Amino acid sequence: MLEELGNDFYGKVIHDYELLECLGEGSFGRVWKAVDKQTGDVVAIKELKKFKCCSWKQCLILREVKALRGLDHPNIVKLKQLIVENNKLYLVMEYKPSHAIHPDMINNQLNARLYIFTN
Ligand SMILES: Nc1ncnc2c1ncn2[C@@H]1O[C@H](COP(=O)(O)OP(=O)(O)OP(=O)(O)O)[C@@H](O)[C@H]1O
Repeated sequence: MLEELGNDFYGKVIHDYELLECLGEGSFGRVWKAVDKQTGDVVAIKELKKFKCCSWKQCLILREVKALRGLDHPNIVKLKQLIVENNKLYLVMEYKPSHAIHPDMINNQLNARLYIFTN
């Protein structure tokens, strides 16, 4: 659904979340800043592209999803909710503004990832 929206996503609602802005795009799909209309909480929602060979059941066991679901650490964004809507999978995550990200993560992503997983 969102793929077709281009910049025309303002005010669109996924489940109970209203989209505010597009934060970026990674290998798995776009990430949106959104607000929970019930609580006012700001979140980041990642819309996962559907892989041709992959059902949503298979997506739920993707390494990223499995890892995030099991993690509870102050330095790692929390996965708050999984939503399947309009035949798409959305990961609702804690929103972390870019200024909250350590500069090493921007300058050297590989080292940052190693740092997270070794400390
Ligand atoms: N929880 C979040 N809070 C705030 N911004 C986020 C959050 N998650 C992702 N973003 C933003 O969305 C962009 C895309 O994130 P995403 O996780 O999809 O890809 P990536 O990690 O940058 O790249 P890749 O998936 O290729 O490794 C990030 O660069 C970041 O700017």
